[in-house]
Amino acid sequence: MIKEDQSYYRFLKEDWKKLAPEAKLPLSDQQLKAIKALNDQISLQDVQDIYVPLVHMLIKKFHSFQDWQATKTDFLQLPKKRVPFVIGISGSVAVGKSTTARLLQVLLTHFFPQLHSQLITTDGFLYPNAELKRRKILDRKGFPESYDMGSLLAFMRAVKNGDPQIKVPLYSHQSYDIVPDQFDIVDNPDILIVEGINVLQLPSNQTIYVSDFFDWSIYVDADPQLIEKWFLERFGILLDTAFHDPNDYYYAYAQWPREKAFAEAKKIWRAVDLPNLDEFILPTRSRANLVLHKVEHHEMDAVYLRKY
Ligand SMILES: Nc1ncnc2c1ncn2[C@@H]1O[C@H](COP(=O)(O)OP(=O)(O)O)[C@@H](O)[C@H]1O
Ligand SMILES: CC(C)(COP(=O)(O)O)[C@@H](O)C(=O)NCCC(=O)O
Repeated sequence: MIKEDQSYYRFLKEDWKKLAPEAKLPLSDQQLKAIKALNDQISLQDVQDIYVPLVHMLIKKFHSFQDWQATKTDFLQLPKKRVPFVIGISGSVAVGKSTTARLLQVLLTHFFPQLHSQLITTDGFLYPNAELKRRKILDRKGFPESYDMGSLLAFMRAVKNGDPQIKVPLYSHQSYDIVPDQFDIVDNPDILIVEGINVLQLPSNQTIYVSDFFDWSIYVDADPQLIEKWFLERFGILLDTAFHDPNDYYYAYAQWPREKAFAEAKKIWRAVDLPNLDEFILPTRSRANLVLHKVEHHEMDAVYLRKY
């Protein structure tokens, strides 16, 4: 049953999955393969029950955005210009933002192949480690002051100005740093997904929110104890990947006894990422248009739609 309070409609999975009857057709083998290639742990039942209706709702919002763009340029006699529809995705470190973002992009491409969508993560706007060290905030990576928010806002402005070929710096979890001289290029797509822990925050020394540029926003939510478990699972994957590569940041940890490495990761979660969640990320949840709530094994149990 759909429940509501002053601020939200709550859809349990059985309510949400009944939406978008036009999306009832099962996903094709090719679509399933693309999703499994993304992450073979993703629940395909959730893809069908949660993400497929979500993508169809987002496309309705996209069409109303396009209608408004056309009405606006017509009424104001402005030159016609394509401007991307921007979706922001926020939530804790390791809650599954980038997996959700990539899944949405795969589904958007499959259901609406004529639309060009792109995806960026705000990790690229972290200061490089050398700069974090210079500012004596290397242990504050992920906190508001560790991002070059001026550059992120300049990027968002360029996106909404319809600029072509905008450069986005890249961050690598493997090197634990910004990748020097490498960029993604955002080229005025129909839809841009912007994913990051900070996308609903008010930058400390700026007057606008990154989310002022969003046409829709999503917060991925879960119990912090579960997120800690997912953080440690991802740490395990990073260790396995690093094992044979001395250039990998996690190589040193990979040489340690497994238990010691995991104890260290737990310390990092408790000293850095959990306080960041409590102090700076969770308080932004109420700013999202939609909250996806996850339980064990990343399964979704409820979707909250904000009323305003
Ligand atoms: N829907 C999902 N099903 C299974 N595993 C997932 C899902 N979403 C995320 N994960 C796993 O959880 C960990 C964190 O996910 P990730 O997308 O990297 O999070 P974030 O971008 O929020 O830091 C990764 O190991 C990822 O593979
Ligand atoms: C780069 C990040 C701030 C962003 O995390 P993401 O949302 O990409 O998981 C985070 O992964 C991070 O490095 N935090 C600092 C402490 C740590 O090593 O986890």
